Amino acid sequence: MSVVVPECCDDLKRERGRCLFNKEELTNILDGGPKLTEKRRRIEKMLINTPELFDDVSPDYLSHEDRYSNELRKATQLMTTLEKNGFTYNDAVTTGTGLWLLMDGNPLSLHISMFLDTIKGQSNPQQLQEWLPLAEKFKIIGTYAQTELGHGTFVRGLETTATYDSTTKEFVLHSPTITATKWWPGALGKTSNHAVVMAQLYLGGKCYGPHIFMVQLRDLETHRTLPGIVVGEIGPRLGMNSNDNGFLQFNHHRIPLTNMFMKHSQVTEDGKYVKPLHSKLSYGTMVQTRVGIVYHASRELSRALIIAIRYSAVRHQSEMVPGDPEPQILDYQTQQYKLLPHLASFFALRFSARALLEVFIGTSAGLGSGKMNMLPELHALSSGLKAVATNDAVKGTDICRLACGGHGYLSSSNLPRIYTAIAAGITYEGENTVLFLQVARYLIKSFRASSQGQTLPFSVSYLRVQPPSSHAPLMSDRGLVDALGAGVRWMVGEAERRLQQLVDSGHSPHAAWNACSVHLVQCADAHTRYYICEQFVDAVSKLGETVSSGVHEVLRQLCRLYILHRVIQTAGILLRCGAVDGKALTSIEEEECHLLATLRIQAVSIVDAIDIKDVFLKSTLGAWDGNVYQRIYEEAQKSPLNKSDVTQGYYQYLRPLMKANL
Ligand SMILES: CCCCCCCCCC/C=C\CCCCCCCC(=O)SCCNC(=O)CCNC(=O)[C@H](O)C(C)(C)COP(=O)(O)OP(=O)(O)OC[C@H]1O[C@@H](n2cnc3c(N)ncnc32)[C@H](O)[C@@H]1OP(=O)(O)O
Ligand SMILES: Cc1cc2nc3c(=O)[nH]c(=O)nc-3n(C[C@H](O)[C@H](O)[C@H](O)COP(=O)(O)OP(=O)(O)OC[C@H]3O[C@@H](n4cnc5c(N)ncnc54)[C@H](O)[C@@H]3O)c2cc1C
Repeated sequence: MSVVVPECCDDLKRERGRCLFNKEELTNILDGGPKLTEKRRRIEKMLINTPELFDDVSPDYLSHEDRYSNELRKATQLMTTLEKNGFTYNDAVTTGTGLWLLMDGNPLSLHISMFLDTIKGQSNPQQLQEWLPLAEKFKIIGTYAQTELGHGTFVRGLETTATYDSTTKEFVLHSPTITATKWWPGALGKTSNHAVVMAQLYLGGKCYGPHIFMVQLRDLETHRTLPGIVVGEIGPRLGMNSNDNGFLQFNHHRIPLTNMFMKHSQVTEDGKYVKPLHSKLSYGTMVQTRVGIVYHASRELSRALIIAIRYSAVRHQSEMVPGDPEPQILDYQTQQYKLLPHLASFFALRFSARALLEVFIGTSAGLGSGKMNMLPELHALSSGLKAVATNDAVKGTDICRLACGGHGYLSSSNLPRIYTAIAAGITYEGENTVLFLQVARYLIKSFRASSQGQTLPFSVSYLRVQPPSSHAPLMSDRGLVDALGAGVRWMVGEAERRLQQLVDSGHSPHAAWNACSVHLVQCADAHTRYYICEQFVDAVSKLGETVSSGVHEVLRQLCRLYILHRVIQTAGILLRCGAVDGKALTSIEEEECHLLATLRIQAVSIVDAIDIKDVFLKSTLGAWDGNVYQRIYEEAQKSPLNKSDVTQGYYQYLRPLMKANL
């Protein structure tokens, strides 16, 4: 399939004619540099020239089974195409291209993410040598099986047991109850022949908590389920129905001692336990995936924004001035208010994802040399950013759908599929409220440590009492970010005060925690957003020295919009703690409206610079040429109901009804 860039419609031509910045330069910034843009485009070109990767028929028109088979066909084709052309699966993930082709629930996604990551991050050298080549070459195919019917969040409450039998040097895996059934893992139902399984380790009758085990589920020749294992698919879900999310039960199923992942903790042949350096090291794959999800959420949000902003420039509706031609809906301030703060969020999330990745890489390097001290901060940052990124991507994507009116509800807009795929991100890999409560724990601990004079890690250092010096002017970017920081400090201080008050009045610390948890979640959300603002301001100010003035100006405007919007959202807190007053808020609101109008002028060019091709957008509303109505019409013709003028349903039901004497 070769891509011919079509002439665009007059509206989009005019929009693009107003661009005052170098689009390619902005594209490079978003990709992480010109080399990465070039690499992404090479991958895209290769994929575009592989017609088997594209659907002839929309998955919406396929049966449940055909939908799965079709996605599996494309997933395997994708892997072989990448391999043959010298790219890794990771290349397709990090550029987003692979995801965009397969985001109806790619049945190999768990294999190339959490299964491979667990092998890499949790194996001892022998295990790595044995399993990694097999998994990388798809000789074994696996998933990450942790969640059970009864427990997803509370990992310590999992019921699957792995009991060591020193006489045979084996673990016996067992699901003692219905609620112990593994439930949800992607690709578990029919695709995987292996799984990394989280189970409670029992040695000599004592439970040592959740540990990870490599378990073969199916025969490698026949693909039949092995004895002692029951496995199947869990049925239709809100979205991503081309995946085979599965269930799994063990009936006293035996695996060798060497199948416990032993990088961090070990069991000796005679059944002795060797503790890890940190009790949560076995949760490493989850942390790594949360980092990936921040990128993933920002990418999905960007697809929705490209669709909605291009459509808003093509769609004309109503009269702004009686008798005048119908304006582009993007000219309505309310439409700008719906879309442009989310455009700013996309940039904010992209820069924060990059900062988080650096923390992850630094912490991982530290762990390699036995340094555990950065782990709590990484856990808090990755939890908070995963939660904010997915919450905002879901909200933003739905706003994009709403901003497209009725046509946004069409499957062919692709907005429903983007929405249902990213909506799962709020729940999977740590439900967001639960993750925010983890962040809150870290905030309260840090706040208390600071009160005792201890030095705080970088991401929470602003929680210590701010010296009344070196304040930037309030209305500058820095000044407003400082005000947001003061707001979070006040909120955390208030949470700590309420917790203490409850404990002093006789509540247990746990009861006090629950009684304050709404406020604690708000603290965690506000802290994470403060961190995002900081990263955005830092990134834009660093780029200022290296980029052209046009690009810098656009980034500065987006950053400003993000901060102003955040200040307005937090107005109640900021007023209560005295960080801003009513007068400042009024001028911030006015500035936001002014900025919306400024950014509107180049909005189409900004989303063009995100550089996602039509074949990856898959949207009748968002295509480069803006030929919206023709595309919608042509897509409707593909409905199977349009194959004949009169359907079977007419003869079977409608006609008898019309003929009946009612
Ligand atoms: C080319 C084709 C495309 C391919 C696509 C690939 C895509 C890759 C990119 C990704 C994009 C999208 C697709 C992703 C697909 C993902 C599918 C989803 C998979 C899953 O959902 S897997 C299951 C995930 N499950 C969870 O996340 C469970 C959540 N629960 C927990 O993590 C924990 O139980 C907990 C809630 C954190 C609580 O833990 P626990 O009860 O054990 O601990 P305590 O509360 O008692 O806390 C003790 C102490 O430890 C701290 N702590 C907890 N966790 C960690 C940690 N991970 N690291 C460090 N410290 C931790 C906790 O804070 C406490 O500290 P304190 O005592 O306060 O000091
Ligand atoms: C599409 C999809 C794919 C998935 N893929 C996988 C996979 O590949 N592998 C895998 O192992 N799992 C997978 N999961 C499971 C997922 O990780 C869990 O659903 C998730 O961790 C949430 O757990 P839960 O379902 O038990 O929700 P629950 O914990 O039961 O949450 C229900 C409600 O209770 C609240 N709640 C729970 N605990 C607390 C608390 N301590 N404090 C306050 N509120 C609380 C939550 O906030 C939420 O509102 C997947 C899930 C989905 C939807």
